[in-house]
Amino acid sequence: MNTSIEFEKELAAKEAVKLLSNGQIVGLGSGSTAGYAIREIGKLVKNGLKIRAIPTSDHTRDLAASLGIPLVDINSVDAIDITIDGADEFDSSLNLIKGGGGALLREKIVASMSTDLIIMADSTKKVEVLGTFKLPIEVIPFASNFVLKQISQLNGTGTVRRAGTTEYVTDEGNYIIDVDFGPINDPSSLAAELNGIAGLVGHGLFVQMAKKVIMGVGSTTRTFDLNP
Ligand SMILES: O=C(CO)[C@H](O)[C@H](O)COP(=O)(O)O
Repeated sequence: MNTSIEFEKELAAKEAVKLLSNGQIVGLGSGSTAGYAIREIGKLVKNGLKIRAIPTSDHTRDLAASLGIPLVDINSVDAIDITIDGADEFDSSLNLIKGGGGALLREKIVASMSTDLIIMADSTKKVEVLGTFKLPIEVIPFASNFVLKQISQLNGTGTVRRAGTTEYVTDEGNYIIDVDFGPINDPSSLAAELNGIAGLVGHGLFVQMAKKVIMGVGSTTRTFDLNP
């Protein structure tokens, strides 16, 4: 574990959690940076913060529950006030690649329901052009070979993610294909192409969804706002 990167994640998480207020419905992201935020929220809840949270993965649900953070069923709410989540890459337009931890489908649903999506990142996540990190794509197992072929027609090279000797399976029972598209110069067009593939249920391109990225850098944080 790189301790300075971990410190940047923790700094970004602590800064993001300052945006929460009483009465909000809060989406809780997944991954190590989100973990720092969830532990911080746990402390605030113990000290009286009144929120209800919607987790984006089983792991996040278990962590939040263990810390006494009140949870609410996503299907019982019409909207989410704020979601705080991590990312694998972000560019200067705040487009993201997410899904390194495999939670991209629920993360995108929660983000889509959120008034504000706040991303927390360490300084390694900022890129000029998305695409060094392979784009995670979630597919129903029945369609995995078909989707691999469709992706190759978009000049992507995909590999089904493994967990030891078998395929990695998401919380929704699907597979992940990690795709190398090279530099993604037009995330919006690629997202539209991917959205049209049958059997592909989600992808990690989050185009113009984040309102803010809070990045830890060294011993401080830097905030990037959408259309500042
Ligand atoms: O999208 C995600 C999980 O699906 C994570 O937010 C992303 O992978 C970043 O993870 P970390 O905070 O551990 O660097």
